[in-house]
Amino acid sequence: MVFESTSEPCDFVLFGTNGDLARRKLLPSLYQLEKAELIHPDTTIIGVARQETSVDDYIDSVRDNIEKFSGAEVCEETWARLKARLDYVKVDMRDEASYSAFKEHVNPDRIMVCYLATPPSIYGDICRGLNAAGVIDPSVRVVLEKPIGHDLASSCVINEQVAEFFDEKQIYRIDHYLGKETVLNLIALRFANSIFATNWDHNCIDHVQVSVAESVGIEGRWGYFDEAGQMRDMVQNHLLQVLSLIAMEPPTTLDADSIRDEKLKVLKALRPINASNYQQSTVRGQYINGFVKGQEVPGYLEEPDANTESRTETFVALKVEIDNWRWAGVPFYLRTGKRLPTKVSEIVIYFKRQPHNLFGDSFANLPPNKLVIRLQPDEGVEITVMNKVPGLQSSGSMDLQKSKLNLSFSEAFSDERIADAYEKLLLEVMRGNQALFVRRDEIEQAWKWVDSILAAWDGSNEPPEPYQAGTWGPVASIGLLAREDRSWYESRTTKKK
Ligand SMILES: NC(=O)C1=CN([C@@H]2O[C@H](COP(=O)(O)OP(=O)(O)OC[C@H]3O[C@@H](n4cnc5c(N)ncnc54)[C@H](OP(=O)(O)O)[C@@H]3O)[C@@H](O)[C@H]2O)C=CC1
Ligand SMILES: O=C1O[C@H](COP(=O)(O)O)[C@@H](O)[C@H](O)[C@H]1O
Repeated sequence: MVFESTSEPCDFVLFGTNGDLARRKLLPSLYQLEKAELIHPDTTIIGVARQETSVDDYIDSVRDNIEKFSGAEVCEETWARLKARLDYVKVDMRDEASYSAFKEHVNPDRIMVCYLATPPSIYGDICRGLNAAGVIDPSVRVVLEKPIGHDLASSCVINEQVAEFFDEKQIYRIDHYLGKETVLNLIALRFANSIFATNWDHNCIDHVQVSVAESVGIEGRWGYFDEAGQMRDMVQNHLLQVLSLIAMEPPTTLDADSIRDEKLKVLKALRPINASNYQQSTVRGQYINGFVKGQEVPGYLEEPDANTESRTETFVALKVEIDNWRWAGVPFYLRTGKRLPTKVSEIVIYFKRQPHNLFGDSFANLPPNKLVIRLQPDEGVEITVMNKVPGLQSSGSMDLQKSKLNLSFSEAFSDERIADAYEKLLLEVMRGNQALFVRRDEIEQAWKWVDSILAAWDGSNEPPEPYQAGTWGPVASIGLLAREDRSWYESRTTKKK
């Protein structure tokens, strides 16, 4: 991957620096950017939290986190450079008065990037605190973590609180899927290759599948997850962003608003799912105990801190239709869940069958071509094609075989390390490029569509369907496709060798 270093120095302020996200993802990503010499030499990194800690103790804790979460031995040269940038300031983020100390740590002549790795419920407090300290000007950038709200109404409230102090051009809403190499590659694949660009519509495509499977459960996050559920945690953001990139019209340029305008049009064209049609178009499940990769795991209602009455969904499958010219009659099937057999995210584009069969009875049902885009793991792109088996068959006939054209990123780009999504996104914020961040109208449109499904589910009073941990979700998820004579793609990561 080719990265340019940031051209201007900044004060990078990490609110919530002792939290899970900061420790597991953000600090290790800053370390990787440092290692790659991509951070401007004069940039400072300021951790903000409410603990009384000396800068030296903070620095030690950052090193511990990097050692624990970056998966390799710390390079001392890199660490020495990163360490020299680090600073810490104690702020009670709900208390405006405590921001006066903060002001002393930032340089008014530099761009300030404020990364809010805190609960969204305090985004408004942080903005007010920064304002009270007099540090907001048009050069300040603010990075917001997901989920922005719980529904459309609460999302609008949070967006308004931030908009009181920051223009949309200053706001970077994270959806970490947009920083994944393979998600970014969707734009290249679609618009740099005429073979796909010209075959990407209802004339050529039968249907599309997007699967984002996780083998983990809720990882001790019951409090957060039970309020959210898989629909709010994964579909409202990551899956709808991926869907928008697959379905959007070509943007005029690669600039932020060209891409975001096109994604928004897709979100606006999603056919509503509501009380009248949710039974045909949605499946929701909740895992019960089972085995994942041979390990016995508890059911969702047996997780630590569980409310045993919870009806929160841990699995969602949807049939989504896009009401526009390009996609008329092409269903997009989405599924995502916790405690599935393996961690794998894939997009599968099923092309239409050939209109006429030249190959006789033994190939009466010529299989359609498939384009499989492996988002993670084993990142790559694969196309299945029919091929002649070499040989001297009798004249007038041909033996065919399904074969694969496979591009594996780890083989094709063996010299390149695939960066974590957060590395890319942190760098883009420092560069001031909003293209990989979600605009307010996209978030709100996505909530509008999702709210309607959630309301239909709530109104039905039906519980989610149980599925055994370690399986691909409730049987009804198979039925969602089977009734249209289709089936879910069986990922090669789970196929028996
Ligand atoms: N963790 C993850 O994998 C992901 C997280 N996110 C999002 O990132 C954000 C942070 O999540 P996560 O790190 O898990 O949450 P945590 O609860 O682990 O961290 C939040 C941090 O904010 C601090 N904080 C909260 N209130 C205050 C306050 N009044 N004053 C000062 N500090 C305060 C907490 O401080 P203290 O330690 O003192 O309580 C804590 O360090 C959330 O919006 C979450 O939804 C998004 C995707 C994935
Ligand atoms: O945002 C979230 O994403 C993770 C899955 O991310 P991935 O990069 O590992 O695919 C999910 O586990 C978590 O619940 C959700 O909040």
